[in-house]
Amino acid sequence: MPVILGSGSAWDTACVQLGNAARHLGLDDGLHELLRTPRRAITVSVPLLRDDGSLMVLTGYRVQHNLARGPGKGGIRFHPSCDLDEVKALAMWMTWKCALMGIPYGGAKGGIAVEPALLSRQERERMTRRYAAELVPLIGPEKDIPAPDVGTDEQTMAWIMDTYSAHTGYTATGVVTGKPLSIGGSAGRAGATSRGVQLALFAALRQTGRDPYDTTVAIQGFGKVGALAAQYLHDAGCKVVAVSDVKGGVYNPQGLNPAALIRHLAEGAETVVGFPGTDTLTNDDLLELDVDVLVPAALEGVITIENADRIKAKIIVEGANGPVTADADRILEDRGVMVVPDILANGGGVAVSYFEWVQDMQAYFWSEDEVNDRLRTLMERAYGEVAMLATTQGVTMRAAAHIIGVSRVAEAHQTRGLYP
Ligand SMILES: NC(=O)c1ccc[n+]([C@@H]2O[C@H](COP(=O)([O-])OP(=O)(O)OC[C@H]3O[C@@H](n4cnc5c(N)ncnc54)[C@H](O)[C@@H]3O)[C@@H](O)[C@H]2O)c1
Repeated sequence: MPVILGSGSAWDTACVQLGNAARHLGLDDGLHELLRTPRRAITVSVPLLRDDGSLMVLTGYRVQHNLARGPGKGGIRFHPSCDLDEVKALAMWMTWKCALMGIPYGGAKGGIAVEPALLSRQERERMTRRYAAELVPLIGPEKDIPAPDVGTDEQTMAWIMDTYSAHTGYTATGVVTGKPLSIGGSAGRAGATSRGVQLALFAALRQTGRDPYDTTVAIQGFGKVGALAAQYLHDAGCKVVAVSDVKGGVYNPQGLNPAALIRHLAEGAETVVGFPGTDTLTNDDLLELDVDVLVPAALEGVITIENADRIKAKIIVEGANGPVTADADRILEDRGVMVVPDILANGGGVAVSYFEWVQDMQAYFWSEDEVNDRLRTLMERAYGEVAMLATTQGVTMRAAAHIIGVSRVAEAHQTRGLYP
């Protein structure tokens, strides 16, 4: 059979994954096209007054991919390579992820093409508020609920919440999730994605009969997701031998101490590179390390047709969204590498975002134990459904996850019917 090579872009990968699920489900061409097409995609200009008095005009995006099952949900990314196609792909993945996790949301995503590290805190605040103001007609607790993603954090969410509330004239805590606790954030949200990654990884170890205490892990990306995933996995007995950030990685075959690395960064270090007692390695080297489990937790498209043959990990748990391109996926499948897909593995973030929104809407807050228990229930249910379908249908975990997510959204469309 001829191999059809995709472009390797996030959008291309997302469309291939949808196409495979649509084919498996026997969806007709019209419904397939409806599921592929973003419901709304908006580009906004974000003029920013720099601290030196100059004016810079940035470009921002928000895509609501699908709203059939509920309000849009998805992060906001500040990164120089952010563009409309990337945001469309990330929004589509959110649609399937929410459906797979059993959360009553559609999928959305947003971002600004900018390097936030080059802006002062005041500049970041002005940029965020202007971007949020442009989105006011589109977002809201019942319309579309942003959250943090690459390059954004709790403070970013606080500025968006405040800007939105100033425009509407009342405090609307439910307009964003991933907020600080002082303004309606949820206990357990900060570590939720990483905790979900740990739960998915442990489920995969159980499924493949591996002992966590005899498992080595490499993690690409030491940000909100990667750093706490490293810590939780270390605390649970795995040996985290390598982690990296945009500047490079560190390696110690005896195991790293993630808590010490997190402290090192909190005390002002700009990168994990150079941490005492470690060897330096590149991000490319990290991906190809001889470890049991690889957790990509940085950006999409890092495992491609170029390096998929050289991946030595037996299990890949996708902390990041879209780290494996569609072509690389086929190579990994042929080589018997188990991939726990993004829409399952990092679904803990949106699960606890949903819990945060539920708490905000009820103005009644839960304990961290309650949040973590409910997170575990959702993750284990979703993992079980995916593993069961993968086994019974003889498909990959990725295919199974997409089949479940896409079928639930397709069913919502068919049940609602088409207006007018
Ligand atoms: N934050 C969440 O709750 C959440 C939820 C689900 C999925 N995700 C996904 O997880 C991934 C990471 O998100 P995050 O919130 O941790 O972002 P973050 O900005 O907190 O951290 C990103 C990390 O990746 C590193 N990085 C950036 N560019 C890189 C490159 N070219 N090569 C190697 N490393 C690079 C950064 O230095 C940093 O360590 C993204 O794919 C995001 O969409 C995040």
